[in-house]
Amino acid sequence: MIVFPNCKINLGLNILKKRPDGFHDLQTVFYPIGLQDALEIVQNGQNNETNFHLTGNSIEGKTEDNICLKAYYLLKSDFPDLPPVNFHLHKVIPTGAGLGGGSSDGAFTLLLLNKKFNLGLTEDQLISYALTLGSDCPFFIKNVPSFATSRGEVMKEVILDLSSFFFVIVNPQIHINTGWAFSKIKPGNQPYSLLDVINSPITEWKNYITNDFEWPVFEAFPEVKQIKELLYNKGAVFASMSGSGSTVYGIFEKGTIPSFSFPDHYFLKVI
Ligand SMILES: C[C@@](CO)(OP(=O)(O)O)[C@H](O)COP(=O)(O)OP(=O)(O)OC[C@H]1O[C@@H](n2ccc(N)nc2=O)[C@H](O)[C@@H]1O
Ligand SMILES: Nc1ncnc2c1ncn2[C@@H]1O[C@H](COP(=O)(O)OP(=O)(O)O)[C@@H](O)[C@H]1O
Repeated sequence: MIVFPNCKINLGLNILKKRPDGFHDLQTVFYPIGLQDALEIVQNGQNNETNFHLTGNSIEGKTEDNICLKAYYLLKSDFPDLPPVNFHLHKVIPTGAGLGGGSSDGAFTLLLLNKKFNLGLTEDQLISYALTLGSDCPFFIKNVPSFATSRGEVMKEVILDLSSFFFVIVNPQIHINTGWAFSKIKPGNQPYSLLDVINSPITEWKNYITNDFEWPVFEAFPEVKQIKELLYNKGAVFASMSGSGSTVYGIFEKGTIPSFSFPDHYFLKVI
């Protein structure tokens, strides 16, 4: 069985409060984007081993720490009869990029195993499993535009159709550690509700919607700031860093996509 885990962008991201458990309460709107990995899981009929094979982009860290394997063993601890499987992940989504690519792989593993082996888990149960894998993971269980609070797992679907726009996704291949990015933030209340602003015309968004991670990341890596400025100079109706960075996206009216000449090592996707 093969699935195609997609990524997300954050339309606004505000860090509201540090919690006693060390995580932060936030508000954001997650929007799914069709830039995808490919993930295949087949039952291992040869022996009793679960194996992981990676192609495409490399992923830092040990294979056993891959979120797909973590998701498998998480379910295996509650479903001991889960058979051994062979994973093949073809990695396309830039990692450590604020696009939630790892989180998506983890969530899709849960969904796929639930379906393939008829585990009978409900959507709410899958969301709870996903939250133990990472704060971004629960979103990918429903995978619809969502206003999210708490760590990102309390979600309310928003009706937001951006299909008449192009997204320009730019990653300068700077890996941002999410924990480091949170440590740079001074949490505080926002003067607006993101849920209200997201329902206003997209041309208004640049006046209100902010990502709190932009200041520390722009300060440490000025070239990320330059990407955002360039996207606005090229005519984006809205541009922002996604998550804790370093990916920056621009939203353009269809028919107005300009040409870009980023350095060769940049990842660039128009979608
Ligand atoms: C910032 C966001 C916004 O969508 O996305 P990314 O930039 O990572 O894509 C997410 O909140 C990231 O979610 P995720 O990447 O799953 O983070 P986790 O693995 O749960 O946590 C990594 C570290 O970030 C910090 N963390 C994360 C989430 C949160 N609400 N509060 C935190 O303080 C903690 O220090 C934690 O140890
Ligand atoms: N399948 C996976 N894909 C990407 N990263 C993974 C995966 N499994 C574990 N990781 C680890 O998670 C880290 C961050 O994941 P990713 O979701 O790409 O970043 P971000 O949270 O910034 O969107 C990576 O640096 C990597 O060490």
